[in-house]
Amino acid sequence: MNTQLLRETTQELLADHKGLLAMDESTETCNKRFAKIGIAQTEEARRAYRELIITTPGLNESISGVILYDETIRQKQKDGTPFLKVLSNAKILTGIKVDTGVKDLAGHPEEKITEGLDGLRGRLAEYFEMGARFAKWRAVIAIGERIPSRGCIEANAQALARYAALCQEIGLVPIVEPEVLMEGEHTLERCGELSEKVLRMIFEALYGQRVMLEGILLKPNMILPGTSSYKQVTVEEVANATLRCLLRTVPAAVPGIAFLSGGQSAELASARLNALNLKFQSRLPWVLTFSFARAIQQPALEIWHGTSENVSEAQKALYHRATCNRAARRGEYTALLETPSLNS
Ligand SMILES: O=P(O)(O)OC[C@H]1O[C@](O)(COP(=O)(O)O)[C@@H](O)[C@@H]1O
Repeated sequence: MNTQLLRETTQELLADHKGLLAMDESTETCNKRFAKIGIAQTEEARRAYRELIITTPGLNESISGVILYDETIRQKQKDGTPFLKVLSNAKILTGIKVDTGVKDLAGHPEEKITEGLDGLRGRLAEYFEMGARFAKWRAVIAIGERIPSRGCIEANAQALARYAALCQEIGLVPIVEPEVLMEGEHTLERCGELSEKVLRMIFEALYGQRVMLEGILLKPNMILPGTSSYKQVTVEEVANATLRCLLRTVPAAVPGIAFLSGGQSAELASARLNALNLKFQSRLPWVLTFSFARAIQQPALEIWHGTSENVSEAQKALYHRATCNRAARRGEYTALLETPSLNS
C-alpha cells in the first residue's frame, strides 16, 4: 500500500478550505433529474451538462476534487479535450464512483444493499491508470418503523470496508459514504441514534479489513429529522446533534468528513455546515467539509435547462454555491451572501 500517496491525496482534497463536488449521478439518476425539469435524457445532454460544470470559471477556487461517473470520466469537451485533462489543467483531482448501484437486500423487505465488488480490483486499476486519485461508494440505509435491521447495516458496512481496502491497495483514497436517508417521519433523535449505530459498525468493519484511517474520507449525512416529521428543527439543533454523533463514532485518525446534502435545500446545507464549523472548529479532530451533489448543482441545472444560451448564467450559479460552501467551511457563511446585489 502506498501510504504516502494516500495521505498526500487526502491532504490535497482537504487543503485551503475547499470541498468536493459530486457530479457522479448514475445515468438513471441524472436522467431522472433531467426529466423532472424537461431536459432531454440523452448521452449528449449529459455530456454537455457535465462540460458546463467542469468548465465553470473559478471552480477550482472552492473545489479541490470532483467525483465522476464511468460515462463521464471517458467523455470529452466539444473541442475534443478529455474531461480528465480539463480537470488536471485546473488542478482539480478526479474521483470516481465505483459502486454499481443499490439493489433489494434478499430477506430484508424495504432494505437495500450496494453492489459492485465483483471485478472491482480490475476496474480500480483502470481508473487509477486513467488518472483518478480517489473513489466513492455509497451505502443507503432507510429509516422506517422496523428498519434498519442489523443484517442490512452489517452487509453494507462489510461491502464498504472491502471496497475501501481494495482502493487503498491500488492507491485511491476511498470515500466511505453511508447515507442514512432523510425520507420518513422519524425524529432528529432517531436519525442520530441510527446514524451512530451505522457509523460504529462501519468503523468496526474498516478495522476488520485493515483499512488505514488516515487515508480515507467519510461522507455521512447530517443528523436531521425525517422530511415528513411533524417536528422540524433549527440550524443549531442540527449542528449539535450531528457533532455529538460524529464525536462518538469517528476516530480522530480520520482526516476529513465531507457531508452529502441528501435533498436539503442549497441554502440550508450551507447554513448547517457553517454552524458546525463556526461553533465547534476548535474542538474538532477532523476537517468538516462538503461533498454535495444537489446542493451545489440544482440551481445551475434549473437555469441551464438544456439550452446552450444559458450556460454562462448557470455557471455563475454553480460558482456561487461552491463559494458559499467554501465560506461555510470557514464558518464565514451568512444569508447576506445569498443577496444577489451583493454578489454581482
Ligand atoms: O443514485 P446515484 O446515481 O448513485 O447518485 C446518488 C448521489 O448521491 C450522492 O452520493 C450525494 O448526493 P447529494 O449531495 O445530492 O445527496 C452523490 O455523490 C450521487 O450523485
